[in-house]
This record gives sequence, C-alpha cells and structure tokens, in this order.
Amino acid sequence: MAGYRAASSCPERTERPITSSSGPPKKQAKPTPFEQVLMNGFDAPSSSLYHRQETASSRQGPRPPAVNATVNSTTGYMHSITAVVCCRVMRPDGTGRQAGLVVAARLSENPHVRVLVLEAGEDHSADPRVQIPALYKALERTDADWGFSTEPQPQLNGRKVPVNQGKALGGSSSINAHVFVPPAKCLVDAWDQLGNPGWNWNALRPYFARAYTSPQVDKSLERVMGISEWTSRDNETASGPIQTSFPGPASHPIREAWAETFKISGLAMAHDPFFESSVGAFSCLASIDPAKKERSYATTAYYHPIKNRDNLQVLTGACVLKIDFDKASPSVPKIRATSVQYVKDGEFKTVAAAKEVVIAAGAFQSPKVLELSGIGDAQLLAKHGIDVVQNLPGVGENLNDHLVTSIGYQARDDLETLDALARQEPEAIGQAMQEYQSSRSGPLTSVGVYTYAYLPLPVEGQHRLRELLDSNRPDESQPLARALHNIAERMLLDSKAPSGAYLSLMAQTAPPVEPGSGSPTGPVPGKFVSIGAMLSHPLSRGSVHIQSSNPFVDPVIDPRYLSNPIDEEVLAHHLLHIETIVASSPPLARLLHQPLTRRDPASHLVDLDTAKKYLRTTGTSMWHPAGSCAMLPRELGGVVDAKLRVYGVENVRVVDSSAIPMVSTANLQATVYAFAERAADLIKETW
Ligand SMILES: Cc1cc2nc3c(=O)[nH]c(=O)nc-3n(C[C@H](O)[C@H](O)[C@H](O)COP(=O)(O)OP(=O)(O)OC[C@H]3O[C@@H](n4cnc5c(N)ncnc54)[C@H](O)[C@@H]3O)c2cc1C
Repeated sequence: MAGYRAASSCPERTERPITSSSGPPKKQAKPTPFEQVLMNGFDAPSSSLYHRQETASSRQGPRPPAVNATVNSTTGYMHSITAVVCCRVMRPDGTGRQAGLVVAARLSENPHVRVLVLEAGEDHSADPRVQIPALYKALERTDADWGFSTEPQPQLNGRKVPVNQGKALGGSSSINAHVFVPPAKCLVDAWDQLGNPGWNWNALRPYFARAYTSPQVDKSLERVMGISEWTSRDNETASGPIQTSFPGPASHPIREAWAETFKISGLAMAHDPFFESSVGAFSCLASIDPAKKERSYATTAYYHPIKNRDNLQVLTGACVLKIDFDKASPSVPKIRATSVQYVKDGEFKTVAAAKEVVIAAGAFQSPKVLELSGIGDAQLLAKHGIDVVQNLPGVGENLNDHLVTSIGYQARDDLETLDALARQEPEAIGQAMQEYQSSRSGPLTSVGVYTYAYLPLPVEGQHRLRELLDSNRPDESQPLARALHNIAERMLLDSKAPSGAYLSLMAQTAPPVEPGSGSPTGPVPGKFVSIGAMLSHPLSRGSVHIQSSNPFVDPVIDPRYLSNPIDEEVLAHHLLHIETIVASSPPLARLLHQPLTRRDPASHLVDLDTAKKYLRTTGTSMWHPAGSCAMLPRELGGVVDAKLRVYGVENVRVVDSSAIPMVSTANLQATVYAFAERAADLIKETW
C-alpha cells in the first residue's frame, strides 16, 4: 500500500486521506429506533421517486476506511482446501452485493466448495429503514450508500446526477425501491444477437422463476387488481427465495383505471410479464414479503437461511483493493488470479484464491477492481502507474443507465396517496406508524408504485425516428455502436417491442428545479398522481474509470445521458404520450382533478420541443447502471465471455449488473437475480 499517492496529490473532488475520514458528516449511520426514523429520518417516497438535486452540501462520498498500518497477512482461509475454493469478491469492498450473495448461496450448496464473500459495507438488515418499504429514501447518503454522483452531463444542462449504490450486505438490493419487474423478451434476445450464445429469453426465463416467489391472489380481487385478463401466471413455477407481493392496497383504483386505460388502445399485457414479457400495461410486483410487509432482498432471502453453512464465510466491512496474478509464462499459459487483497478493521490482508475469484462490485466498482488489479485499458493504467496484467480496453466502457422523468397531476380529493407523508406531516406520520406497527398495513407498506406499462414508440414519432436512425448510423470503425444501433432500429420500429417503461406513483415527485424557473422546489399541498417514463433501451454509452491508483478514491462516472440524439427523441415522444393518455383516457383521467392541474407548470408539454426541454431540466438516473464490464465478444469491447470469464484470465469472472451488456427494459433487480442464478449454474458446470 505504500505506493498509493498521498491525498494532496489527487483531485480534490474525491481524494481523501486514507488515514482518516473526511468530507461532510453523513446522516447518522447507526440504525435509529423505529419512532426516531419516522419522525426524523423519514424522507417520503414522493419526494423521491427521483433524486434530490445535487448540491455542494449534499455531496458526501463514502468514508474511506481508517488505515493506519500496513499489514500483509494471509488469512489462510482459502488455503489447503480439498476441492475447490471460490474466493468470491462480491465487489472490492465486500461480497454482500445483490448478485454476489446469489452466487455465494448457490455455489456453497456444494459442501466441497468453500466460498468467501468480501463486502465493503455492513449488514444493515436490522435497520428499520431497510426493512420498512416506504423508508428506503431515508438510506440515501448514509453509511449504507456509496453516495456517488456523475460528472456534469452536458445534455442535462450540465447537471451532476446523483447515482446511489448500496454499500451493505446485499448491495443495492438493501436500499432499492422494491419494484420487481422483468425485462422484455426482445431485450434479452438482443444479448444473444450481440454475440453471447445462449443468453436469450428462453434460457433466462427459468432463472427468474428460481429467484422469486410469485404471490397468490384471491380470484375475487383479480379484476380490481387489473390482472383478471392474464391468460397465464408464473405461480406454478416461481418459488424462489425472494418474496414478492402486489404492493399497497389491493383495491387501489389506480390498478383498474390503469389497466382499462391501456386496454382501450390495445395495450393490455395479455399475461404475467414474467411469463412472456412484451408490450402492455400491468400491475407490478414489489420485493416486499406479503406476510411481514418487509423488504425481501439478497441478505434476508439468499444469505440468512444459509448463514450457518460451514463452507461459507462472509466478511463485512472488508474492502477489496485488488487481485494479484501469476502472469502468463511458457509454463503458465494463461494469467491466473492467486490472491485478493482487502482491508478490514484498518488492516491490510491477503486471501489466497485456490479456485476462482468472482467480482460482483456492481456497475460502478467492478471496473474499478479490475483496473486497480491491472486489467483494463493499457494507456489508462499506465497513466496511473499500474502494471498492466491484461490490456482490455472495454473495462469501464459501455456504461448504460435508464434516464427517467415524471409529470405530477393533481388527484381527486378522495384518492389515497402518500403526499402527506412526503410533506412529513406529523399527524400522517403518526397514523402511518401506528398502522404499520399494529397491523402491518397502511402507507408504510409500499413506496406507492403499483402499475407499469411497457410501450412501443408512439406512431407519430416513427417518421422522424427513421430519419434520425439513418443519419446517425455508426460506421464500421465502431462495431459495438453499430451492432447496438441495428438492434435498436429493429426494436424501435417494432410495435411489439417496448422502448419506454411507464409507471404510476401515488404521490408527487420533486425533480430538480432550475433557479428562477417558477417551478416548485419542494413538496406542495394537495394530492398527486405522478406518471413517469424511462428510456428502456438507451443507445447512449458512457464510462466509469478510476482516477487514481488509490483504491479509496471514487471512480469517475460519466453515463453521457442522451448523448445519442435518438435517445432524446424517443424519450421525449414517450413524455408527450403521457400527456395524451392522461388527457384523453377517461379511466385514468377520472382519478384526476379536472381541469388537469400539473404540480409543475413546466411539465405542461405541448410539443416535442417542450418535452425535450423538460427532459433536460428534470431527467435523472433511475439507478440502473449496467454494462461496464460487458459480456460481449472481445472484438466488440467485451470484458467477459458468455461464461462470464474475464478475457485472457483463467479464473476471474464478473457476475453482476456490470456484465449485463444492455440494461433491462425497466428496473434491473429481477434481471440481476436471474442473471446471477444462471451464472452460478455456469460456474458449477465447469467445476
Ligand atoms: C436507490 C436505488 C433504488 C433502486 N430501485 C430499484 C427498484 O425499485 N427496482 C429494481 O429492480 N432495481 C432498483 N435498483 C437497482 C438494483 O437494486 C440494482 O440494479 C442491483 O441491486 C445491482 O446489483 P449488483 O449486484 O450489480 O450490484 P450491487 O447490488 O450494487 O452490489 C455491489 C456490492 O459490491 C460492494 N462493493 C463495491 N466495491 C467493493 C469493494 N471494493 N470491496 C468489497 N465490496 C465492494 C458494494 O458495497 C455492494 O454491496 C435501485 C438501485 C438503487 C441504488
């Protein structure tokens, strides 16, 4: 560790001394008592579907571990194992992330395999903010969150966008918003078309069923829940560890109104979207245990039931620094990982990797672990004085994420919404707390997102889009961009393929506000239904790279949102479509105050230009970064092959959202669970 640069020589933005924590203090890290959380730490879902605006005072990076000593010990845990040792590095700071725990749980089913998980964060499963669904926003910028932000985004008026990532056992699944939705079939099939044989919908579908349990629904409720016309459901097969439910009150009128509204335009989802997802509207699931009304996630569902296995060790507060390798030589044909360096409790340690290292540090930090270990673009590594183990320029590239924004409409007075909680009204909080404590009911049982729709590009956008597709076709010098463009072209012009994912939220949201614009800056009086649209399959590609060889420095995250003009055009059309649906469709419009009243006057969209302007002002991350260690052919910039093995290295894999080459159609967690489940099978096959 002596080689790390002194703090003062590194950029001010993220560089911190490695001997002490710096930067503004975070919110209290210790779980607060239930009442205190509600009264003091509650940041209601509405304020909140999307992030707060980045401000100087809100920027708090992860606290670096206090490192005073240079210790290089070998734990011995991975030594002299009889059969296989999988040192699973669930990310450099630990192994508790979402995908990592799935793989650890599945691999350790074999008693002859010993698995070590290293997770930088702690186990927060007893924290009420993790358990109680509506409190997820209170975890932002706490010790359970890495608290990253992007570089300024030119297409978003130069804004830095907050991009949270869970720093906890269970990773982002411990702080996420619970929405549990599958990708569309065409999206998963596109992974195969990009050169990943066998990664298609038919192969992946059984792994969703292995990951989650589909809830039973009383027949008499199916109509009001908007699912009575599903010809098939995933109940028969889906019985995995993650418990799911239809969140919120079963008979909330938004469900039926939403289903009816889209049915009128021929866009009802004909079946359970986990069965065969295409286009249409549906009532969505949440990863909330239907009996306990608590978060069900990687830690509680995959790890807790097996935590006493003799062959599984999980270390929290263990931040991975780098992987050590035996370089290739005439006697060693391929580079081989030999050990992993990490820091825990201020001590540097090394653990031998007898079999494999599985990196699962998430889309922002798996590239960081590889680069710090000497795997990445040779020029970048040389710039930071890191010895090149494998020149792999795709590491940290191809970052893609969902951009989202929403429009808030004033609701009818009798509609149940979460706005009073969003405003932190003491009476509403007291009542919600009482309901939750006494009967596990009421507004704290969900985040207020009950319905989704996967929709194709509205017809009126198709002509202009064809022109844009032609004029922005990448040439042959950009093979990955060209391949993605060809896939997008097929999907965007196909009425059976979604390009936008819509959701309803029973509360107002507080998107970023431009000074002097006249838009409200915080929660306003009244009840609201917000309708959001996210860009399902972005073409814009960004990057995430180290900016120093010091492992305690944040990576530079630049998603380059909307840098491809096709993305802006597509999402602007979907935003306009929200206005069309709401204005012209009685089932949904009947739930809203008439004449329609928008929370923010700037969201009154009249044409494509106003929609684009609103998007640039308010667009933000939906927290679904993917693709930065992409599973792709090496000549397309791939980092791992279709068995998730890092190119040129014998025994290192990446299994997490970073390996997913194109982000899911909507929220990512269900896809990550299925991806990790399949990865575990692929790993087992080779042992
Ligand atoms: C605020 C928020 C809300 C979200 N809401 C939803 C939602 O409602 N529905 C949905 O489907 N998806 C949602 N997501 C996205 C979803 O949770 C993620 O896509 C998914 O959890 C990613 O899993 P992963 O395994 O790739 O990475 P992660 O779950 O982020 O795991 C990475 C892990 O690696 C650890 N780590 C990193 N570096 C190191 C290191 N050097 N050493 C040791 N450990 C390290 C991290 O601490 C973390 O635990 C949300 C995400 C966030 C952040």
